[in-house]
Amino acid sequence: MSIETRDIRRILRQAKTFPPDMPAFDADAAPDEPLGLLVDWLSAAIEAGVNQPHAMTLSTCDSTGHVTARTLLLKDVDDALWFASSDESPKGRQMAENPHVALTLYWREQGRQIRVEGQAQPGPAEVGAADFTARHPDSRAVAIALPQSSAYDPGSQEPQARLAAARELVAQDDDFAPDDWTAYRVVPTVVEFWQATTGRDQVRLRYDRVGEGTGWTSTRLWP
Ligand SMILES: Cc1cc2nc3c(=O)[nH]c(=O)nc-3n(C[C@H](O)[C@H](O)[C@H](O)COP(=O)(O)O)c2cc1C
Repeated sequence: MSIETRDIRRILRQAKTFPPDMPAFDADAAPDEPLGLLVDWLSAAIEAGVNQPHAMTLSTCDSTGHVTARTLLLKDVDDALWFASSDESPKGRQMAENPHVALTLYWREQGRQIRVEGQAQPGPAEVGAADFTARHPDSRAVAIALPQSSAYDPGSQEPQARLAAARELVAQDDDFAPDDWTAYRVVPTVVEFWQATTGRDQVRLRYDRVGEGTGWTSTRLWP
């Protein structure tokens, strides 16, 4: 190990922090609704050449209160944030039990975070199928053959046989999509923007949806 355990606390305190050239965020000039601003920040991260700018953390909670989080790719933004996964995966089962989720986008290069809360709902089957068939053939074969997050025995021949059959299926039918692959949409009820500054304070702006409608209120928060 390159770091002695006793040194970790000291080394973490000295770890490199945000760069000096972060974008400014004028919360007083922010728009009335958050999704346009979210797309602006996403676009800025893409234009700045951030790696995996569309990676986000999905946090889920099952009916017993057990919370898990993992990274996913943001696939689209309209009135909702979209991502895709298997509805038979642990996260898929958790969202079936409890659709309340949180999404977190973080661009360290720009000192920016966006937090989203809402309910995840399966989108139309054709959107899930289109997402699936746009994936690399090898990724498709793996998703067809091997149940996401299930344990595997490296000595077993069976997964290899299933994988070979799935590769054959994908090669023969470019439009094939398994029923479990699902495009989920999260219509936000809360969206919070967080911008670091060189002055070590942070600008925070939280939007809350008004009732079931399309209106929003916004609130500045202390760092
Ligand atoms: C950068 C990155 C992007 C990922 N994108 C996805 C994705 O779009 N869909 C997906 O199902 N898993 C994706 N994963 C894998 C998930 O993080 C996770 O390991 C997998 O979905 C199983 O999660 P679960 O066991 O909680 O269901 C990604 C992982 C990383 C690190």
